[in-house]
Amino acid sequence: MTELTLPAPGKLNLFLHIIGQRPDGYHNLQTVFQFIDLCDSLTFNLTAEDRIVITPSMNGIEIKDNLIYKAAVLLKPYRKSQQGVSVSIVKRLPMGGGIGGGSSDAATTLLALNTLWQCELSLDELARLGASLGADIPIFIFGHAAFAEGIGEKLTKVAPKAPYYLLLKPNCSVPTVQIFTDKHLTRDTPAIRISHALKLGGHNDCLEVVRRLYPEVDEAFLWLTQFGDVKLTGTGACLFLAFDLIDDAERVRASAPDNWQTWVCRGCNTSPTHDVLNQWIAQQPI
Ligand SMILES: C[C@@](CO)(OP(=O)(O)O)[C@H](O)COP(=O)(O)OP(=O)(O)OC[C@H]1O[C@@H](n2ccc(N)nc2=O)[C@H](O)[C@@H]1O
Ligand SMILES: Nc1ncnc2c1ncn2[C@@H]1O[C@H](COP(=O)(O)OP(=O)(O)O)[C@@H](O)[C@H]1O
Repeated sequence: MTELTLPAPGKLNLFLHIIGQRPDGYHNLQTVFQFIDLCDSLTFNLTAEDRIVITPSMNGIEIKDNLIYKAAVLLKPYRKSQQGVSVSIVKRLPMGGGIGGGSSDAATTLLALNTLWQCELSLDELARLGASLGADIPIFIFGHAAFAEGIGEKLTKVAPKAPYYLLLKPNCSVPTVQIFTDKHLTRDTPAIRISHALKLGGHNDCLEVVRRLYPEVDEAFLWLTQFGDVKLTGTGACLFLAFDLIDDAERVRASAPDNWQTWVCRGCNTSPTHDVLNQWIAQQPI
């Protein structure tokens, strides 16, 4: 039986500028995406029966709402056979954290099934399919750290410094839509050039709104500020802080109050999904 296990990494928005709003309500962004080596793990097994099965079930998510299921359904018309798939998942990425776990699971599913079902779609075609499920999916299909524009689909490769990060999730989840519909959100940050972004970075326009709506984020932000330049990823709730040395990151982590989930991870400019998939493809008999 054909089995493929792939990681689905989280992402950080090193900064996130909102430069306008489209007539359909979506916001035009400028952001730099970088992956982290904190990953979900997805194992795919093809099945004779034409069904999509996901185990274990995820807290509060019906199978038809699971982005893994939705991604598999999107690819079905391109299959070369009528085989189904069984997906087992080890979930490590917190939900509603702004690190894109659901989007990454969906992108990993598209990449895995494109290979296992021999759909032969290009990365651009997969990214377009993925974008119909979520604005964050194309970056995980692209597979390289990127300066992103539009709603996150216009991607230009970049290679920012890849430090260690202390990642902290306050005791709350932030729905993306709540932040994007807040009337206090700054939506008119002037557009910058990529060279400016790489040299000077930027800020996150969602930070002030998220701190005001979620006192848990505000409290964690103020605590972390004593150790450096704290950033919010996406629309939150996760905060992160960069360190050159892993020991320094671990020291701050060890002093964090127990009610916050914390991780020390490393920034990656290439996606671990693509690294592992390419190795797997290279090992298959011709
Ligand atoms: C803000 C970002 C930055 O990376 O990340 P997260 O904090 O969600 O991880 C993303 O653009 C989020 O992408 P994603 O989480 O896939 O969002 P989607 O499901 O496409 O959209 C959820 C809702 O957010 C709003 N939305 C999303 C993206 C965008 N550029 N403008 C928007 O206004 C829309 O109201 C949409 O209905
Ligand atoms: N496989 C999945 N993993 C995580 N979340 C999922 C998944 N499928 C659907 N979802 C839904 O997507 C929402 C956003 O998830 P996620 O991408 O992890 O957060 P964020 O967009 O804040 O980074 C979750 O709250 C959940 O309801």
